Amino acid sequence: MLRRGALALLVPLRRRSAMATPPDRRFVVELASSELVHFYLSNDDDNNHRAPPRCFLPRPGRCYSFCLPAAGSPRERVRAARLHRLLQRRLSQEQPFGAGSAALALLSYSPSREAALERGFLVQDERRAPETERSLEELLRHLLPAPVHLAVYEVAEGGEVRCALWRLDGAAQDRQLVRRARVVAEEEPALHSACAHLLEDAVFRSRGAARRVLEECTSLIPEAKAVLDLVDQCPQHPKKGDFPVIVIEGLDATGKTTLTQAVKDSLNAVLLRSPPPSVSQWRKIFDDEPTLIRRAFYALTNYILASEIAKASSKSPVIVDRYWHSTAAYAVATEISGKVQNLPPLHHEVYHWPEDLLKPDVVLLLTVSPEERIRRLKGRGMEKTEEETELEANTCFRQKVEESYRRMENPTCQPVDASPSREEVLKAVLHLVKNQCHLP
Ligand SMILES: Nc1ncnc2c1ncn2[C@@H]1O[C@H](COP(=O)(O)OP(=O)(O)O)[C@@H](O)[C@H]1O
Ligand SMILES: Nc1ccn([C@@H]2O[C@H](COP(=O)(O)OP(=O)(O)O)[C@@H](O)[C@H]2O)c(=O)n1
Repeated sequence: MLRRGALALLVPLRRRSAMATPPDRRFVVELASSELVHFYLSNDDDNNHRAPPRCFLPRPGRCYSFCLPAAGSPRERVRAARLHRLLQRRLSQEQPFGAGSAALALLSYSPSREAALERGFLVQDERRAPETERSLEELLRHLLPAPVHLAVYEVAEGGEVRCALWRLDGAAQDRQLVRRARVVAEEEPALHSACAHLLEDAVFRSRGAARRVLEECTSLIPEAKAVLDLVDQCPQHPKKGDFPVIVIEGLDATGKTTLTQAVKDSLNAVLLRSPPPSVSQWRKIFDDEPTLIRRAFYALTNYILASEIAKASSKSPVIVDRYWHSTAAYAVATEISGKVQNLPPLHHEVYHWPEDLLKPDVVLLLTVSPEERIRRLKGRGMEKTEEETELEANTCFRQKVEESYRRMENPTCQPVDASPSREEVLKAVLHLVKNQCHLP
């Protein structure tokens, strides 16, 4: 079973080299508590006395880890992301390792240089069953390009964590020991290891950047072509009309639908939503894809929405249910594991509005307490998306989305307390809008 927060481990997989993990490779795994554990593999002859990492291995269990090769070009990144997704599914849905085993995603990074981030998995086997290792090897030989590096971890006498790094070649059963190492704790880097890669992998800050990702998907996902066709019909730099454009943001069930409808009626405005109806038929398909593809889709839908905003705002005020800030905030929160403290710092580029996207006049962020939000979610009784179920289950994730919204700049998201009655929230919002926009 693949579950957030299980214990398990990883080792990087290098495509061409038979060499061991470079000494500056570091690993980070997220535990059930949302704590991140950082560690590295220390050569046996290193004379350091660092402690083993916390909560690493169940006793008398065993852990395994592996990584996918790092990808460079958009084409390689699309393929690697889909392969990662496939592995994730196989590890979670098919439960190849039986009861007592669990897996979770793990990152491998280098603190000293801008080496590519490698994504992998940690698999924990509480039972130390020989079938676990056999099934895992089979899966890796089948799905990953050879040679694959597989790390096997055990607790040695005295509480040390030992790792044996194996190289699996193409042929079945062919496996060579690359090295043995001690597993030691590493300090947390100042910036989360995924921060440096957010702009390539999840937060696309131009139409071109998102477009390049979907272009590489057209042979794999036919709907990607349909989305690109729609985007290409939109002007490159649509101009906002003279009427105000007001965006409402917030977590699911904070009252966006209710409020935007009421503002529409009060101001005689046009109500638009992101993603717009012209693409929402493909949403389920892209929601099922890995982050890279899913976020590129949502990024592009904002450009389609922008051309609708441009047209509508020449005739009347426009109220918009979600826009760019949702795309960026959810992308950052999903990519950055662990707690809210791990988010990219204030003023990081991920919080900047894309230069080529039509800007609204005002962006309001609806906030309600977690308890009230869950009450509203239950009251609505609608089926929740996988992401929203995760939000509910994972307070950290919810905090990361909301804090990312709060860090957005130019335009900022102005928080509005949406806990009072519908009428009071509407009144507060109309007051803000009238103060900040010229209404005819
Ligand atoms: N100010 C409010 N007070 C109480 N309930 C509200 C308020 N605003 C919205 N709701 C209710 O909360 C639920 C979620 O609201 P909705 O507008 O659908 O949120 P969103 O569009 O942000 O997901 C709905 O059942 C709605 O009737
Ligand atoms: N502009 C947008 C709109 C939605 N989204 C994604 O869509 C999800 C929320 O959409 P939704 O339709 O469930 O939102 P509600 O309006 O129902 O609250 C978020 O989890 C985001 O992943 C986005 O990335 N960018």
